[in-house]
Amino acid sequence: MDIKFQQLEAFDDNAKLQINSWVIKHNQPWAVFSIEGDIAELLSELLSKKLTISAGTMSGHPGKVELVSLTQQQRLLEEEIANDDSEFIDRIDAGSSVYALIQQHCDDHLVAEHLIEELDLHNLKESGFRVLSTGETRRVMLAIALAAKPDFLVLDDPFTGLDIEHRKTLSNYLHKLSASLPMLICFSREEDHPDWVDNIALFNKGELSELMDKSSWDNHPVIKQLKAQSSAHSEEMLTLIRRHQHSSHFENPIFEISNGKVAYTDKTIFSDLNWRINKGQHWQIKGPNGCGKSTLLGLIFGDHPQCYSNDIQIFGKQRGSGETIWEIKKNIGMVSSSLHLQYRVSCSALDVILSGFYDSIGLYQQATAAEIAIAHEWLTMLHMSDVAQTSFKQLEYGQQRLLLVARAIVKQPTLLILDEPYQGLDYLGRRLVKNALELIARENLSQLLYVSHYQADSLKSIKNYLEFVFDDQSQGYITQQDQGN
Ligand SMILES: Nc1ncnc2c1ncn2[C@@H]1O[C@H](COP(=O)(O)OP(=O)(O)OP(=O)(O)O)[C@@H](O)[C@H]1O
Repeated sequence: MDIKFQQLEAFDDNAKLQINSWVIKHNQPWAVFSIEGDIAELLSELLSKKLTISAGTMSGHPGKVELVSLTQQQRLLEEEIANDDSEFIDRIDAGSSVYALIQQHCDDHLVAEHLIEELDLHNLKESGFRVLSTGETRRVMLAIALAAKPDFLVLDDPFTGLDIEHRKTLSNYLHKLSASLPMLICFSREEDHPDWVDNIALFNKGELSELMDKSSWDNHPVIKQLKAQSSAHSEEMLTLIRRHQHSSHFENPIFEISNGKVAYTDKTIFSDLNWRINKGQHWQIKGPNGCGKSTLLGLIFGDHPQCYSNDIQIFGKQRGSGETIWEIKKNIGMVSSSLHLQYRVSCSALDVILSGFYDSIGLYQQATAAEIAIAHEWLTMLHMSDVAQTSFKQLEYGQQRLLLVARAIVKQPTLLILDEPYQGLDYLGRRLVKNALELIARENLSQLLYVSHYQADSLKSIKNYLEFVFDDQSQGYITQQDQGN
């Protein structure tokens, strides 16, 4: 049955949605772009009749609506952490197994097996949800949503975090599914938008501004405007960074790992890793989902348990030679999904940025007047001054991520570690951060260690690549290096 919106205005406690006129036909998937603001959750709530309608109408019955989003993913991970049984089982609790989670939503064994095959989860069936990599987690979230046999699917950036191969196979799978399952797919990247979705709805701050087909969208002036707008903002960001620059000096190497290896009881992730980062070098780390990119960054940052069983030198010190974790962390700024997950405190947006000066999760020290002034400048630049005192937990996932990027950059660390930094950012936010990173790298304001699965995210100033490739002999990953400078 078609769903029709006419002159609709709907709201919840935090946001408002306005749709003048829109018809969603049963077998017609839609791509949804939002220039500013998260739209997927709002649309899903509207379709599930959870928003208050203050004007206009919505006709038709979407039935059971399932949403797959980074916010949902964060919620499930938080639930899994809340159920942590480490104290009782005397080992780290990896959380519910992938298979158990899918089964919880599905009484049909065959459907569960089918989803596991289609979403390439076979080798992860028994893995605990909490230890999965980002891309693995995203595929499991989709499997859980489909296991519930929805009548309508809302997907928020379903390809983000997936490697190139998995993006392709997921696109084919969704294409097949779209013949029988109505779906709205929200994108923050034009390059993710597959050819088989020909209908586009463009939103801005919760208001539907235009409906069009793919060819009109490809030449739409909004894309050009956004690019120009974000470049101007990034210049502002760089001026701010330059103004508060300070420098710390280290001899080579900044970081070195010899014969690096990470293994768990059931598998080796990578081995034979010999890698050195010299002063002034920026690196991009590449490889498929689950190859160990975040694990390696965890070894550098010092929060991976196997960082002491590896031969690591960092900032001139041998790891394990009596240095404190704080001595290391004060020279590193980090953005990653695991940090985002750890940031579960309810401090204000302003305090999140300030916490970057103290490397803390939440703020427990009195910040100086100068630090507070810098943090306010960041909020202004991110257009978030009006939420300065809002609790981090109440903000949209994308706004949270922008704050974490600012938190990492604010103290101008020697090493800036960016593990898929754009996840959850809207179009404008992503371009803003990308341009700023490009400028930081070009001017050597920090050394970048950068992970992204998208070719379009490549930074011109990064000339060094560490790539993980699967090795049949060890049944784990080894690395190749391509050094431009
Ligand atoms: N405690 C653990 N026990 C078993 N396997 C684990 C554990 N912790 C992590 N893993 C596995 O280690 C692998 C590497 O994870 P990592 O997050 O480093 O991958 P990644 O390269 O960053 O992937 P992605 O591109 O999806 O972000 C994953 O397959 C993950 O399931």
